[in-house]
Amino acid sequence: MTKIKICGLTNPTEIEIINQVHPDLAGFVFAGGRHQVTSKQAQQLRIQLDSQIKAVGVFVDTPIDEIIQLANDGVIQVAQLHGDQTEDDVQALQNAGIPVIRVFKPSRQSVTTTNADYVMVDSGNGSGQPLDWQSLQIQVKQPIILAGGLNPNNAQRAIDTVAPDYLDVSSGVEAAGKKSYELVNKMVTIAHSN
Ligand SMILES: O=C(O)c1ccccc1NCC(=O)[C@H](O)[C@H](O)COP(=O)(O)O
Repeated sequence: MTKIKICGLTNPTEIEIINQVHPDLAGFVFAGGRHQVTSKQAQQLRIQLDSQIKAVGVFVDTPIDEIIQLANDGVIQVAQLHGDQTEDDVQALQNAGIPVIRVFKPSRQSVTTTNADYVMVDSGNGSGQPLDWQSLQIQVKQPIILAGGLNPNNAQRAIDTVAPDYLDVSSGVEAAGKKSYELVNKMVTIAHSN
């Protein structure tokens, strides 16, 4: 089974969709942009989110102490480092008991050795643009998360081409800028049937 993370959740209606469809991970974006949530908003959404679904905090160069605080407060269970954080940052989070997703953007950087718990390849920061899946060369020991421009129309091809452990999707399951039950359900069904 391919697991799946639905990212960029911003409101209670979207959490209700997640609780019904049950992806493996749910993402709250703390970085700037249209998906950004405050710590307080994320705390409320985490309370509403099914306790079996881990919440991933998405960060771009956020101070490590702030990430640890969010984990200690139970707002997030996993940290996704989408900026220029270092392996020292990865280690500091792991020392605090927080699993880490380290993000690489293969169009502008190579996937280097990391001690993170997961390796994500993405085209940008919620860009909605797919990577060139055919040219991806990822040889890592960690589970691989494929992100960038995925949607129900291309998910099967992405799985067949890259064989990732997880898909990560945000804008591709939205209609008019909000998560759509129909699209989230289609996406999770495709992932979980592979
Ligand atoms: O989604 C954002 O607004 C965002 C902002 C800053 C850093 C990362 C961000 N998103 C990261 C994600 O995990 C997205 O799910 C991932 O990039 C895929 O997005 P999409 O291409 O829209 O499916």
